[in-house]
Amino acid sequence: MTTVLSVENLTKQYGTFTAVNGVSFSLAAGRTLAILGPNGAGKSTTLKMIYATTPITRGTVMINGINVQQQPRLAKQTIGVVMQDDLLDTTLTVLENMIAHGILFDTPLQAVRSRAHALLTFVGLANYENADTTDLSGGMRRRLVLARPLINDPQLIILDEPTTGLDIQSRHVFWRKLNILKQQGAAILLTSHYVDEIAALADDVVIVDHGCIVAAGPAGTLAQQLGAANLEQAYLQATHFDERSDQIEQTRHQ
Ligand SMILES: Nc1ncnc2c1ncn2[C@@H]1O[C@H](COP(=O)(O)OP(=O)(O)OP(=O)(O)O)[C@@H](O)[C@H]1O
Repeated sequence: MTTVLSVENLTKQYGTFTAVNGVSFSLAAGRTLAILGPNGAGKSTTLKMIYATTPITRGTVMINGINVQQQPRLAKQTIGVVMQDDLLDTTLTVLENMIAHGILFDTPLQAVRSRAHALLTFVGLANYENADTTDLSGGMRRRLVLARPLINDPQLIILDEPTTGLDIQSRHVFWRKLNILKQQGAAILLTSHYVDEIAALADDVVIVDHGCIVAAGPAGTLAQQLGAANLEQAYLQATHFDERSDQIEQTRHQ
């Protein structure tokens, strides 16, 4: 399997605070890797270093053999990113949002336009091409947010908590689309707080806490590997939930 993403010893410091501490993993084409961790564990910061929106303090990120620190623009040509906020341009229609994103990648306008039509059909928004984004429901906006970064046919799709706030139907539609993209050969890296989402999407899981990897392995066997009943229990165990809940209890009774 071709390695699309390789992360080695990735570290991020904000002043003296270490938000990400020596994280390493790799991701092959046609695979999905999920990063799981408590609030503030360093998941978003890890993603931001990978897609070159925050400087790397130490370590290396290679995307399709391109060093992200040395050639960020070139590396970004092959990435599609879905961030936590949807950041749609509300002054543009649905189709115009797609086209505006596509022309960032130096693709001829005609090609961008036809790809935009195809992608909007793929996410079930073909009938809304001329709608204002403000007229879409939350789930429809999220589907547009998923479609938009696919305009440059990325080999690596990065999603930061992609389904937060979506209804159950929309989440399932979203998962189905992502699994189709994976079958078509995309490598997918995501963060999520939902164990059912990890089960529906991920081949491999990396659990992080306080900026460090505390457990990693195949989604189907990680729990067994850690002696836990299921992935949720494995996660709670790996992030020392019992000690934390005791601390929370003590604070409440002070
Ligand atoms: N620009 C910044 N300056 C200083 N500290 C920051 C900055 N951005 C993030 N941090 C800190 O780095 C740590 C990791 O933050 P990050 O957003 O990566 O966590 P996360 O795992 O994505 O959390 P969540 O699940 O809440 O989204 C946190 O303690 C956060 O306060």
